[in-house]
Amino acid sequence: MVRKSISATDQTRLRIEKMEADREERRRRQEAMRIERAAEEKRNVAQVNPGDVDFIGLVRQWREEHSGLARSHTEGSGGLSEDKICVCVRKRPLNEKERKKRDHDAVTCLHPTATVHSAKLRVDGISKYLDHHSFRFDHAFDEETTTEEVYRCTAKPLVDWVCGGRGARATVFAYGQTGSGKTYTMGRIQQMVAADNALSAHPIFTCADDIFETLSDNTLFGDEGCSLENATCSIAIFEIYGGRIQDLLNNRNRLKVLEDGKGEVIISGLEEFEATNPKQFLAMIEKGHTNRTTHATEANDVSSRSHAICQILFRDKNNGKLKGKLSLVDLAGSERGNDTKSHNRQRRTESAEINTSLLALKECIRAIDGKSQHVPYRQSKLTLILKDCFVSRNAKTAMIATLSPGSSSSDHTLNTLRYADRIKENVVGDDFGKETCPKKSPMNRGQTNKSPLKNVSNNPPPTKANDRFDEYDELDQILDGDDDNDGNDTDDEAYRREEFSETVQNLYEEQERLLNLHMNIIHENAELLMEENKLLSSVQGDDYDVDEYAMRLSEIVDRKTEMVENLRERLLSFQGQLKKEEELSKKHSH
Ligand SMILES: Nc1ncnc2c1ncn2[C@@H]1O[C@H](COP(=O)(O)OP(=O)(O)OP(=O)(O)O)[C@@H](O)[C@H]1O
Repeated sequence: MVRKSISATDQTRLRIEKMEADREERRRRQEAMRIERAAEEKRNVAQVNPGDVDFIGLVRQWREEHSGLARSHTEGSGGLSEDKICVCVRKRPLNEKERKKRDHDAVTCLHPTATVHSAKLRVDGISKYLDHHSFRFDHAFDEETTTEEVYRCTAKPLVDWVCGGRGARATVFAYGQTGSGKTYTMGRIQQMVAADNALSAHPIFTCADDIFETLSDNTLFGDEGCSLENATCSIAIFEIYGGRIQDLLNNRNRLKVLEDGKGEVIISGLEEFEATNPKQFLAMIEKGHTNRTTHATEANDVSSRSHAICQILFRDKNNGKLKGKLSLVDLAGSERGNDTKSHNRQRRTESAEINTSLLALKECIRAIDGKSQHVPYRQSKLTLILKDCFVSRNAKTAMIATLSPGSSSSDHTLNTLRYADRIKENVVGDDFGKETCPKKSPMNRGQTNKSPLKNVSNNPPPTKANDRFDEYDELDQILDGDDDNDGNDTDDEAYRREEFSETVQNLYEEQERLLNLHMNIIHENAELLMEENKLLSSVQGDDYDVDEYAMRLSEIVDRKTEMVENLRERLLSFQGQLKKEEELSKKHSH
């Protein structure tokens, strides 16, 4: 057979035809992908998750691959019955604001693991991939978990513990970013009353019912335990805000925290109100939450700027001795510690204080294991008030870290997870969480997994680990106010931060002294004014002693001069402190 040779012209023509066919095929594939993407986007919107369709797809694929790892909350549930501390996370659903911003859901809770999926772009600016950061806790509650379930695993064992009497103490903390659901989980009644059906699902409500149910059964804990026959149940609610402690059930009266000679912490002036049934209990809680200091932020219309502490105290009916105490602590938004460079002094100082207290809280909870010689509870008012929760052998603690699911909150969510992770890593005993933290789990504590699940462009997947979170101790920087996140926190900067925090504490103390003095002077002045009035009336009568009048008036004028001088001196000292804070904050921002 004669092979017909193909001419150079034909070869070129064939190559062109092949290229055209390939191009056509590529176009066809791209068009099919575009249509599929649009349809997927439509489906995502229908499922109220309208963010970046590629990232949503990557997250979905990851979930499908890992869904088998989720366990039931009844398996290895926390360990609060035997252990001193239980650390959990709770993710809330995406909300309307996040959907409007086209934020996608970037957090997965597969009990006991919580994972943040950070959306990344390769240097080519087209290829998308995810970094997965996984952490294991005693419980990881997803957005579908009911509040009853959260309550059952966290606060319920503590209610039983304190009702057991013998001076038992327990504390439940809600920690997390503004708008992540702390108050929802811990008891913001003012929001809950608006949604009737939510009332029964709220932990505080469950807690109220539960407490009285528990108390009404006097067979539960024997003679030493609390029952309605031998114990009273009273409530005190206060907040720590801007260096002040304010009684939320008593006209926001200012309170003082003192440590007596025996090391007992006393909140002087705090009113306790007795409740004899759940209704009274709830009415007080509602009042306390209505009085709390809040303001609107982008993430939350009613963001809490304070740490709110609700104490439920069980006292012996005969002698008033404390049989048990449960503290429910709704902490201020953790990211608020980032505002130390704000132009607004109030924001700045508020931020420095939140910072100091959250760092102190972390250190104190880490010291709960009892092996630590030093519990730094004096570092902040919050930790001083909660001293017995850290130092008492008879105390248990639950921490619920709340998570916003939106991808735009990923950095804050990671900080929250790292904070919670740090708390647990030190305090668990050898046996703790054996069930919940299997050693061979494919997702180990705090693990970062950078493998791309799907490369949505056709570029090769990234191979180089570039996750800056692994490279430095981000948490402390964020909490300490290093909001540029560059990871280069120098000793100098740490020193400056400490200096700023100290200045703010001094400012608050100076302010406290000035306000106290001012208040005392107003009271004394009012009394002197009444006396002057009487003196003047008597000197205008028929029978008067001018010498006595002049002598007393001279004493009054001297006293008033002394008071004004004292006040001026205090005021100057306070103004000096204000100046110092201002100068320091300017130095920091340069
Ligand atoms: N698990 C949840 N399920 C449904 N909605 C939730 C959940 N958690 C929080 N939310 C809603 O999210 C919003 C913010 O919650 P919340 O006020 O509790 O946040 P927060 O963390 O206390 O914020 P802040 O620190 O600013 O006070 C509220 O509207 C709340 O109802």
